[in-house]
Amino acid sequence: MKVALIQLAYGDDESVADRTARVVDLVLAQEGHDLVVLPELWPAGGFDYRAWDERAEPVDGPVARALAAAAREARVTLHGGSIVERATPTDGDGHGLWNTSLVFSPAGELVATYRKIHRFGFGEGEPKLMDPGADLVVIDVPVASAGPRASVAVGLSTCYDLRFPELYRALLDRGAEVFVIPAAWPAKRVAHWTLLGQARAVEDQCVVIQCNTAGTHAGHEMGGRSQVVDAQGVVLATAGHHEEVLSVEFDPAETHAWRGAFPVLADRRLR
Ligand SMILES: O=C(O)CCC(=O)C(=O)O
Repeated sequence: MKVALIQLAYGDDESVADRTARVVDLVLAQEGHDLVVLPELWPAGGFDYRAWDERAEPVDGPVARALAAAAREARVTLHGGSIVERATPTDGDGHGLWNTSLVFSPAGELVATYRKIHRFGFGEGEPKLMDPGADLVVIDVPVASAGPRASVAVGLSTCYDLRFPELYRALLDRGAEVFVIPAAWPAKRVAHWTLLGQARAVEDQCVVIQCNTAGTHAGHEMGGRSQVVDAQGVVLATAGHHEEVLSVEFDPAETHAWRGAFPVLADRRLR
């Protein structure tokens, strides 16, 4: 399976339209990959709380349409990172905004959405402005290099979710072989990002794909250090601190071989 992680850098001075055009060009350049991944909240700004309401859009809004067209043209499954979703009409009695990941098929169809379950901010930011997601999402992503019918089961989560191992056990129990985690994770705690990604890979025997943000926006320096970790905990690739595209290939069959050779998951006693 060939994956590309677009570790996007942005500051405060780029319009959403300009950033979207730049992202589309980056996605188009990844033709030949099975899966392309973007970071969390790149259109609205991961920490740009004050702009979230104005930049919120539905899951078929302008950013989503641009990403759908890019996925179709590049013929890739595109995890478009996340947007600030405004549901129309508002379903629920909260804020009406969610931190929502969007996944598009190589045909450009929206095949999955995932609303971030654990909101980051300790009473500010997400808990103050957004509603929490409630649904676990695992999707089949086609792997062209492994034959026309081959696919892998990919569990979705977002940024701060990484701190909650029970979520990943639940995704594992729904068949996940790979976890994809877009983020806007700050530089000052990037060591946790690296360590927890490796921990999730080892404890759940899954491949972990972590796509972070770079640059500085809204006064927050982002950590970069996107990584892909295999099911044995081996780091297959790591990005640096700046904007970068990480292209990584791994064999999903190795995950199953490892689970068979070291069947620790069969010894679980608390469920
Ligand atoms: O958990 C952390 O340290 C960072 C989380 C975060 O920035 C987020 O979820 O947006």
